[in-house]
Amino acid sequence: MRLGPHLFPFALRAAPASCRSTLWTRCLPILRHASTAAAVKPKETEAPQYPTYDLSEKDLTRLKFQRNIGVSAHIDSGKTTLTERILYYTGRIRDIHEVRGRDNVGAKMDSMDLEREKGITIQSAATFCDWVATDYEGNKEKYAINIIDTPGHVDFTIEVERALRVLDGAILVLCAVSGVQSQTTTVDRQMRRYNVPRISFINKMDRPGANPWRVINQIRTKLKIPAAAVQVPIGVEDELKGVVDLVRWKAIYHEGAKGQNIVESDDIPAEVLNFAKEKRRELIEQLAEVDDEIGELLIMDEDPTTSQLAQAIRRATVGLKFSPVFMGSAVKNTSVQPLLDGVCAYLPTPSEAPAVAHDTTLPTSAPAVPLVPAEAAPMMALAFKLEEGRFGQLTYIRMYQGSMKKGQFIYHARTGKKVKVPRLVRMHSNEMEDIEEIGPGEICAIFGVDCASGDTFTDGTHSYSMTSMFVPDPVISLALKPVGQEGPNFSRALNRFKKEDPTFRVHVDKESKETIISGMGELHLEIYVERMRREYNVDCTTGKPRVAFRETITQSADFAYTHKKQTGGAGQFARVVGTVEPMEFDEESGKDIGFENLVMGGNIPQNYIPACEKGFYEALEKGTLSGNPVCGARLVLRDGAFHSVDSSELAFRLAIMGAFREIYMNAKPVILEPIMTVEVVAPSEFQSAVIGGLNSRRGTIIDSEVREDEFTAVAEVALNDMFGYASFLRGQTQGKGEFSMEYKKHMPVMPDVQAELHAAYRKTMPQAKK
Ligand SMILES: Nc1nc2c(ncn2[C@@H]2O[C@H](COP(=O)(O)OP(=O)(O)OP(=O)(O)O)[C@@H](O)[C@H]2O)c(=O)[nH]1
Repeated sequence: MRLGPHLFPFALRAAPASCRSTLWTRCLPILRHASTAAAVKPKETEAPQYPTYDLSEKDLTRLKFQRNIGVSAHIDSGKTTLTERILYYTGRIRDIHEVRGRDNVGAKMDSMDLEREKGITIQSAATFCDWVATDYEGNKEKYAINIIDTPGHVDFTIEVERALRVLDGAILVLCAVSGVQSQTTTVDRQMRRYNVPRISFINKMDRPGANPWRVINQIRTKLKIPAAAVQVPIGVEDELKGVVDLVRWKAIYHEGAKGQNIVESDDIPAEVLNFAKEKRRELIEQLAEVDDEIGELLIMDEDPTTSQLAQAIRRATVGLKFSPVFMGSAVKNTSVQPLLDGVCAYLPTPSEAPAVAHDTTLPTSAPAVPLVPAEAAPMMALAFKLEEGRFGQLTYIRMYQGSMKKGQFIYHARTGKKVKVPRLVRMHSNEMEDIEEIGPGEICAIFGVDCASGDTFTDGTHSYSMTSMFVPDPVISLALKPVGQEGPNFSRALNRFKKEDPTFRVHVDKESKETIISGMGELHLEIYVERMRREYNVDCTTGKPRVAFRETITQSADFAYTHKKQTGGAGQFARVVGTVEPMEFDEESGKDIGFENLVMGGNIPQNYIPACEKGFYEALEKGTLSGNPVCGARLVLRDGAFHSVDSSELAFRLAIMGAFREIYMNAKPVILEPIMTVEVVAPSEFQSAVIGGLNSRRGTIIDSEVREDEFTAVAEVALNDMFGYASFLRGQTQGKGEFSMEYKKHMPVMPDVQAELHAAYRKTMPQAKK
């Protein structure tokens, strides 16, 4: 029996008939991977038969009306404002409060004081609500929706990463004026990484210059996903009254002080009638590109029925082939309810978003185990977010299979520890609601269970584990020192932040003995320093921010190195022979460093090989050119020698480290620096000043767009040249310009900068190689 394919029929069998083809599409890459692994390694074809679980009638009914969604977008697109409306219309909150509103209450999902003061989202917040959705036939059904509102600033990108890891669908919010912006592209990439289908919402349709059609074009060309409007606006800018639903062919208006009353009409206003017909045609044509049924109807010149159209939109969206586009204005309370109907109509149920686990008793090349959100299946849950609270650690989890009860014992897949679930809650931003039990496909939180972000919990009956989320490397660091004596709160705070946020790193520099914190940007680190002051009463002074330089090698270098210490006491002997060579980033493993053992005939006994590998990774921690970590390198160990008495793991580890240091300069190392994509939006009159400012920072302009009265410039600039840019831009544009930046890649620094960094490192490290 072949490896991969035999595992999938039961997942397909378990799924409702309507989503089998989608499941198949989404499982295909896993299947392909599995069958390749099987083809390459014929010996491993005897994979165990995993028990199969069918979805019961009860499961199917519950899952049909369940949605787990995220709200993600570029900074300030209106995610929190939109979520506030969603919570209001679903009856979750009694009133609407604005982000930075005059009532000083702030939006529900921005519960941290710092978020309310700065008017930005820093942490993702989870909530849930019920929505009675109207379907394409006008029927009403109640849906349970779990929502995670995520930050837009790239400094807090891990929050988006962890949310998208566990969500089944998302609303991608775009600004009707600015369109696809730099972080829209980042969020798009993150959605693709976790195969998250999305519907798009073009917000801020009330703004002067709003142009949804330009934005849709950008979704198609810049994000490269077929998209079409499922609505057209009635009225423009501050005259926006409602939308025409192109699927149900109804005009939808909002009445009441907060747009809470929906009024539907079959009369499409004359001023938009022809335009709406044209856009409905465009929707059908776009769908025909990705859906066979609509494609065939188009060829036969037949108009799809409402039901055919709605089902095709759902199929294509869930199948990650299409994004239906909604539009409205969150702040003006226009067209949020139809978007909620769209969430229920077009985003997947938990059973349509297949998840997989790996059997930890099998090699990593073994096929993945598909998970089925059946209550009868053994429990599997993923911890995706941690928070230290008044009652101990609060762990947000996504249930993938089975159910969990308060008081139940669960197993930590990584450590094998058995723990009791003392308290089970559903989160509503910073408030919580105690519950007794939670079923598959749900999101909840547990108290008092120690674990890390990305850990798996099981019921102990199997050894499956799920993959964690992608964690980007930090790009910036600074030295941190408490004012006065260092008390226990200093390390307590740092330990907590480090545990909660995998992109926040802390280490003590071996030479300077300074505490160094690293993260995703200046704002990221600034927020933690401020939180130390507010939450832990620890005032800190910080050093100048430094970018996270790296080193890499540009050519291969051979080594033949003997580590020998035979003076007094136990001796040490190890000889290693091999090559260090440049390595490209491997998309599949997510790594750009590697170790390969080609030693034959036991010249180095097998039990010393892991020590060699460890020695190599240790040597990579600090390159001798500038003291920064080395990336993009592989060590191939070809030969060596050992001594029956004096050889040890330590001797081989030191031998590899010595060998690496000895030949490092022969591999022609270079220093790399982070290059950022910088996007500036400012009124048109400042265009030349802004471009000049970016050029003076050695930036390369890669895109620019001029709209009615504002422009966007996108440039690639070294992070090292971006310090102080925020106040520089404020000065250049009378405070009217805004910018965002995100990490793009590491590139070699200019030779003079390399020489400078090398000289500075040699001064601090007299033993550094010249
Ligand atoms: N004109 C207009 N302004 C809006 C609309 N929606 C939100 N805003 C404003 O845009 C600003 C940003 O809104 P937020 O809801 O904080 O945006 P966000 O995307 O959650 O922000 P971050 O999470 O910090 O990236 C606020 O000043 C809102 O009042 C809208 O529909 N029209």
